[in-house]
Amino acid sequence: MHGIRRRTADPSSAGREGYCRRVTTIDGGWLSSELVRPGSLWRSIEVLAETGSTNADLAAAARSGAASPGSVLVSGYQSAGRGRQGRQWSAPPGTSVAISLLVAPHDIPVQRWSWLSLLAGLAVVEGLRRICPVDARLKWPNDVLVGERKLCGILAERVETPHGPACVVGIGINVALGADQLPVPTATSLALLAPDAPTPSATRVVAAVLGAFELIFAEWERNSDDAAFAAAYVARSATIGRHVRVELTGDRAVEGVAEAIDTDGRLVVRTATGPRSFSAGDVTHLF
Ligand SMILES: O=C(O)CCCC[C@@H]1SC[C@@H]2NC(=O)N[C@@H]21
Repeated sequence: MHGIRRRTADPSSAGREGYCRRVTTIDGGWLSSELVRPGSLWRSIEVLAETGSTNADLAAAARSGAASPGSVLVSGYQSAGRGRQGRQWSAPPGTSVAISLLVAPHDIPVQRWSWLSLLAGLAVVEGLRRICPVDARLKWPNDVLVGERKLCGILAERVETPHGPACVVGIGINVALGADQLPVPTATSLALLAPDAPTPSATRVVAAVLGAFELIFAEWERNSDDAAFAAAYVARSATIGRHVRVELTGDRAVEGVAEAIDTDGRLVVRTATGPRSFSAGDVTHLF
């Protein structure tokens, strides 16, 4: 993967609907013209060669009012990438892509917002399927796996902005990591998964994921039938039907068979004592 470059905007485009504050290019690709257009979800895309954490940066900008919904921040390297449950998310420079999106669903009750991170997982699966030959699936809640190896992690964080609540959805995708660069042995990358195919550029990966997210998010805003999203999720799930262990806070864990995703996006597990629903937790696929 080549480096990420940043250029300043064409001043003649300033002030327009869908104006991209920075004309962004990764690997020579032009994200702005593809994705930031009048009427689209995306209002600005900024690309940083490196940063601490794109989620932290975008959340800070949202809190101060400097970033509005539809803002996207992309980086090729994070020195303090955040993972779920306080973990770190790291990859060597230029081998992965970090994408953070700021969204504030219109007129959607906040209890439905738990779907946002699951929708992001769906968008990654759909987007990647369009550009590379990998069978990506979702490990509940929103890890993207190929086989049992993790290709992408997602961290959604709620943020209070001067205009109300919003959500930063962070997506980290392992693009070009070699076997000796994996942060953990259970990770993988697009390059490792399809060694005989050209590894998609960061530009293609970002464009594919943002394009898929925009479609899925628009459908979800329009359609409050979360059973349909649960069905779409199950169709791409690596978890449903598996024997799982769900780690809860306080060293507690529950085992059983993952049976369903309910309309709140919770995982329903059949345990020895009956069905239980989980809205959070770390899942291990046992067999
Ligand atoms: O699997 C996980 O633990 C979630 C990882 C989320 C990583 C992404 S990379 C873009 C965004 N910025 C961050 O600091 N974290 C998320």
